[in-house]
Formats: sequence, C-alpha cells, structure tokens
Amino acid sequence: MNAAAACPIDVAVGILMRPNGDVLLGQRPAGKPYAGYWEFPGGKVEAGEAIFDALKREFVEELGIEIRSAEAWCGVEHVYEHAHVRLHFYISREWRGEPQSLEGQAFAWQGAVGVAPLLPATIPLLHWLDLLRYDGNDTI
Ligand SMILES: Nc1nc2c([nH]c(=O)n2[C@H]2C[C@H](O)[C@@H](COP(=O)(O)OP(=O)(O)OP(=O)(O)O)O2)c(=O)[nH]1
Repeated sequence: MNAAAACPIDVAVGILMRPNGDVLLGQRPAGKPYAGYWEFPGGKVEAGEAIFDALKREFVEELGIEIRSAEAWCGVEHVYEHAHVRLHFYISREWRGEPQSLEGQAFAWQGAVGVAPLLPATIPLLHWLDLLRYDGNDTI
C-alpha cells in the first residue's frame, strides 16, 4: 500500500513561543526520514493516547521540557513518500525548563525563521505564524 492510501498518522507538534515571538525549531536527527530538515518539536501519537498527552511526552523525551499549557492552533494533512501524516499544531507560551538536546538534535530559537530546509508540510505554517506573531491576528 502506498503512503497516500495508508491510514493517516496523527502527529502532535508544539510551537514554543517566547514573549518576544521567537519560536523553537529542531533539526531532525540522523536515521529518521528527512534527517537534517528543520521542524517544530513533536512526534507521533501512540495508540490510545490523547494528542495533548503525546505533545507533553514528546517534549519531555526530546527536550526535557514540561509543557504547562498550550492552545490547539491548526491542523495540516500531508502525504509524504514515507507516510501520510495529520499534524496537530499547538502553541505554548508556558513551559518549564530550558531545551536540552536529548536526542542529539540541534535546535534554534528563531524570530524570522532562517533555518533551512524545513519539512515541506511545515513551510505554510511560517506565514500563518508571522501573521499571528507580528500582525496580532490569530485568525488565519
Ligand atoms: N515533529 C514534527 N513532525 C513533522 C513536522 N512537519 C511534518 O511534516 N512532520 C512529519 C514528519 C514525520 O513524518 C512526522 C513525525 O514523525 P517522527 O518520525 O518525527 O515522530 P517520532 O518522533 O514519534 O519518531 P519515532 O519515535 O517513530 O522515531 O510528522 C513538524 O513541524 N514537526
């Protein structure tokens, strides 16, 4: 079965946003599809797991960060050659801890996002994020 025909995989993705609007991106480690590409941290939702619980788990596992609260923001569906994913983006302005590279990944706080390449499904988000961060408009 090809990825387009496969059942979509739910992925929880978190955008940590500092008071000045900077957001945290991470670089996918070696061994994963699209290694070296930049993304917002997160990962696959496990069977029976709530999406927000998956988000919190992934942030602890990848970055040693405890998300205290987050708002569901938008959803994006994308068919890659390796998987059909349904991405659930959250924005968090309240967390505990400083990001640590627990999976050996690079990460970077960014205002205008300058890291590249980005995962294809994440690219449209940057425009919507700029509207939210810099135009005070949270409807997209
Ligand atoms: N975390 C994250 N994943 C994204 C983004 N954009 C995007 O297309 N994806 C895709 C890439 C992957 O196909 C999928 C995430 O799966 P993953 O393999 O990184 O998840 P995981 O950390 O649970 O990995 P693993 O345990 O299976 O190794 O979502 C994004 O901005 N952040």
